[in-house]
Amino acid sequence: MAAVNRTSLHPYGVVSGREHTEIEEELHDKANIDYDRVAIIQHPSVPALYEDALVYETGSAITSSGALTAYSGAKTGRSPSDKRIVEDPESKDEIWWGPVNKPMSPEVWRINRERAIDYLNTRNRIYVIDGFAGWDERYRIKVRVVCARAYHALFMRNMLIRPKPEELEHFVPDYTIYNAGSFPANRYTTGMTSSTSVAINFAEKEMVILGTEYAGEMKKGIFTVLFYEMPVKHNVLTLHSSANEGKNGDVTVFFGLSGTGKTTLSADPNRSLIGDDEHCWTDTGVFNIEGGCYAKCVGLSAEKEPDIYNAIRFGSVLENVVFNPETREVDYEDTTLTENTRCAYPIEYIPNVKIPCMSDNHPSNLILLTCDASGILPPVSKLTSETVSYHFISGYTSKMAGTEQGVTEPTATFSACFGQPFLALHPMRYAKMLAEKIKEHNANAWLINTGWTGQSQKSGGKRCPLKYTRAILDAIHSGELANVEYENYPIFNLAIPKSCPNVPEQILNPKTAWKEGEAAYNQQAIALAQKFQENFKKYQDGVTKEVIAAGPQIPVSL
Ligand SMILES: Nc1ncnc2c1ncn2[C@@H]1O[C@H](COP(=O)(O)OP(=O)(O)O)[C@@H](O)[C@H]1O
Ligand SMILES: C=C(OP(=O)(O)O)C(=O)O
Repeated sequence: MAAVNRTSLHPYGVVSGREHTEIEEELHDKANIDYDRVAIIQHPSVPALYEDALVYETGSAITSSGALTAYSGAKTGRSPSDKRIVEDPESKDEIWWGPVNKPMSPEVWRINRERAIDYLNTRNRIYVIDGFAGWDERYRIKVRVVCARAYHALFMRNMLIRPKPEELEHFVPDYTIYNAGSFPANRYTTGMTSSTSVAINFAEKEMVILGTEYAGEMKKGIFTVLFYEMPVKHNVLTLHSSANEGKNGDVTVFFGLSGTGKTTLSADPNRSLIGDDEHCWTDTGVFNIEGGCYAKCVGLSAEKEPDIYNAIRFGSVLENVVFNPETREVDYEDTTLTENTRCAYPIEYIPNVKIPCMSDNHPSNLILLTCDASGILPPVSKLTSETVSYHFISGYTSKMAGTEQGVTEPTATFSACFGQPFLALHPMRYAKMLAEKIKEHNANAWLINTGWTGQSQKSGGKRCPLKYTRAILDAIHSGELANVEYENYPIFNLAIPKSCPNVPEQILNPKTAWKEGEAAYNQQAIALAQKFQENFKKYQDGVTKEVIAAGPQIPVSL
């Protein structure tokens, strides 16, 4: 069909009634996308996405290391209070309804979805990225992202597993994300408490984003889908964890809420990276869900974290960082736009990555990463099968500044399974599966405090130096730490090592390292123990008395 009305501004003119691609047909049929007016850019290359971001998106630039940097606008962290799950008869009785998963009616879903599509139809160009979630072909889901911003397209191109060219032909998605984040939700629609809406529909297998351009919503949305689909449909356990593998094939998984060190600690020159954030534990081993990493960049340096620093190059997407206007060098100390500065890069940008990102071995070490702002928890403790259940269910840690909207300083929280914002089912469902797997595969478990220790954050303490946390991990992996002498850490019922290679002995026990004297220590330790006990009340009916007894106990003498 010949084009008409060609001008120098619109050299391709108007082509009416042309044939459409499979993707165009699908978007037109399923979502009413106006395929004759909107240019649907399918599977764009990295340079093409750079060009579009630079031309059309204010705040974009190429940094001196070659990364694309983008600005996400007012929202620079997740918006948990605006997350909704659409009620449907099949998933209704499975979902853990409450503060994390708030219901949205199918009617409101349709209104929001229509609003997102109407917005996408006003654009001159929209992007389609197809990719897989899950490296294990038995369980992977096919994801399509339809979005208005080139930066979002490049982000998901990095974060999903990139299909081979032949796999992109006739790609029929299982789940589709419509990201219209530059356009607000209507605040007067029933159930909307702000102009942001992040909604997942398990029945329709779709996700709709309005009113937030923070790219992390997309990857964490798919994560919630897997927190639902994997246990419910396949009896596979979904984990908010990173994972790596030693030279002998031994696997370590690191659980932890955002900012606790999953990405940093799993990038280890002596071990191959399996993934930095989202995994599943199957009957044969573990697999990564993603094709990329999403690292926190605040304070990043080539000396402390060379692998991550060097991964920030052509093809990577930096988010909300500040750069020098002349040199385009990024200042990773600058938190003017947010504390939650980020970079998303394809996983193969980390030198010693394991491709495919999965292992046929079951984890031999489970690390529960907590970032304790109170300074009470020891840098490392060895857990029994009961203490690991207790701490996994409790999920005591801090929310780090910036990751969620409104959190401006480390804030103590109990985040069940160290990933409460992403859980679809009740935490006990995951906890039971984990306990069974630990028992079956005899995994060792450790609690590592990457946060403050020996003094609280509020009273001016410091986070445990990264080099010591790395030394602790080295000693776990070499087997040395399992063989040293242990002592009981009072109140908390934890076994702490008396020594650890390359770590000063005095920091291993926060009680003896405490800077403000024993009375102050006791007061704060008791306060924290009480918080644990209070939080655990809601889970105690679902666990054995041994698990309850594994938690903090306050001696009557105190
Ligand atoms: N002892 C420590 N262990 C791990 N990370 C630390 C430590 N001290 C400070 N950090 C910093 O904390 C942040 C951890 O972020 P990241 O690894 O991206 O967390 P996650 O992947 O769990 O969201 C990084 O900025 C890292 O430099
Ligand atoms: C991206 C997030 O976390 P993480 O650092 O665990 O990837 C998040 O919590 O939004």
